[in-house]
Amino acid sequence: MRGVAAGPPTVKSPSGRTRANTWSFSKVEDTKICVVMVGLPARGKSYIAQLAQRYLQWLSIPAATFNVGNYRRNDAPQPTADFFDFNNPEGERKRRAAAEAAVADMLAWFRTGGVVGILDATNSTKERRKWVMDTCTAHGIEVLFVESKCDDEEVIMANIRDVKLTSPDYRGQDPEAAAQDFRNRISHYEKVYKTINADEDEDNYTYLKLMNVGKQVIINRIQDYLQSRIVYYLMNLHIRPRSVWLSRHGESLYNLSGRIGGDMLLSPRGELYAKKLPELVRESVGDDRPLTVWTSTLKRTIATARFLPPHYNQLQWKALDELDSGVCDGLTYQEIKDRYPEDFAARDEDKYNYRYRGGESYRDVVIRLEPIIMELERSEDILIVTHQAVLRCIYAYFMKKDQAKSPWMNVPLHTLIKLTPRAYGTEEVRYEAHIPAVSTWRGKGSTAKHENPTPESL
Ligand SMILES: O=P(O)(O)OC[C@H]1O[C@@](CO)(OP(=O)(O)O)[C@@H](O)[C@@H]1O
Repeated sequence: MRGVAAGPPTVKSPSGRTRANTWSFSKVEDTKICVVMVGLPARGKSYIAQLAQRYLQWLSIPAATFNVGNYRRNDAPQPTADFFDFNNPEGERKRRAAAEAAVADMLAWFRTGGVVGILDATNSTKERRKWVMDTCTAHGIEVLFVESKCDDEEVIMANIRDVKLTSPDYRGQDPEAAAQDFRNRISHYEKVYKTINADEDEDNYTYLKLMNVGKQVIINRIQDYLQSRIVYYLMNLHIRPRSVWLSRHGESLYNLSGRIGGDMLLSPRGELYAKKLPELVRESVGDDRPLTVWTSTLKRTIATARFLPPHYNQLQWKALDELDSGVCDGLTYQEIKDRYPEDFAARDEDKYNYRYRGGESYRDVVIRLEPIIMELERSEDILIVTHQAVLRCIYAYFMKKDQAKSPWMNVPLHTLIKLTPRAYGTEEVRYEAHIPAVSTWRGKGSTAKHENPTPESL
């Protein structure tokens, strides 16, 4: 089955060299939001916080997480469960001090230009939430509570096993004893935990409640654009196991001649890759897992995906088209340097922000990829066949790559990349087709048609 997905409008610059605009969050610098995580231990709060931070940073929105547990560990590195008994005054005092230290650091960070601060803690009582609310409000910071509720025993047990037993709180301890202690800790929290309650005095709070991540959501009093973007992103998350496969198209005729852009077909070696791709995919995905394939609307990606099994759904996205190189489309890097020497230098100076005359910057590409990321988060197994610049941007999202460095990353042709999101980061496996192809990587200042990537670009 094939179709064309509606994409967002392509961002075009007026003629002439311009820096990319900071995007649709034009008033983002004026907004300060504290995202306050709420929920019992082992409900995926840190996972959600980490994803929200990654998403925002990918969009160049200054975001940071303040994990109260890390502050508490300074004072109580490996406490047993009774530390978390709410009748233990010493534990209460230290936990309160840790929360105060985290909030103080967060406020200081907001003063240096921070936009979204994520307070990662249980914030399980109304008193604690009121204190955070009052403190933030007094500093002109909006508060968005994000409560994660989960009654799926399997998910809770997996969280206890995978996350908590690798936590510094239990380092070096017997895993069984650690799991038992952690369960005892959870029961202490259960005694005082109050869900955010709209019927009572928390009705005026802005909040998002997530039930079993992705199954059910409740939203209350979302106030502005940035809040709604965060909420929309979090609503689309799920925790079902899945992977994302990424591949560039097979070597194209322009790749061979060192020309950029265009809409060329594959070279003979590119054709070989297209024929080999189903086998690589089968090796990595297996035979019976359903897979959806996304390509760009350009010939070279469609040709690369055309031998994949017909029962895979295939969808073409305009948003996956290669970075638009405007007036430089179809030129070699040497021709660009000869015709537009200032542009050539400016691009090397700031490759992420440089926008081709009449074309796009990497920053522009990230903006148009946002719906793709949103759809990826909602989906299960997806294979994306796309282009060098687009793949760099998607890879940067999953692997948390620094945006300034990502445009210089080497993404070899004829290689399938498998990314699997895990609780604390994304796992990567690469499958090489062993079909030779030219290198399209280019170092700063170089006009070589084909250059070997340096070790730092890998
Ligand atoms: O940002 P740089 O490093 O120039 O790379 C992007 C370029 O990659 C290329 C190959 O050199 O993409 P593609 O994979 O679609 O062939 C060019 O078409 C595109 O302009």
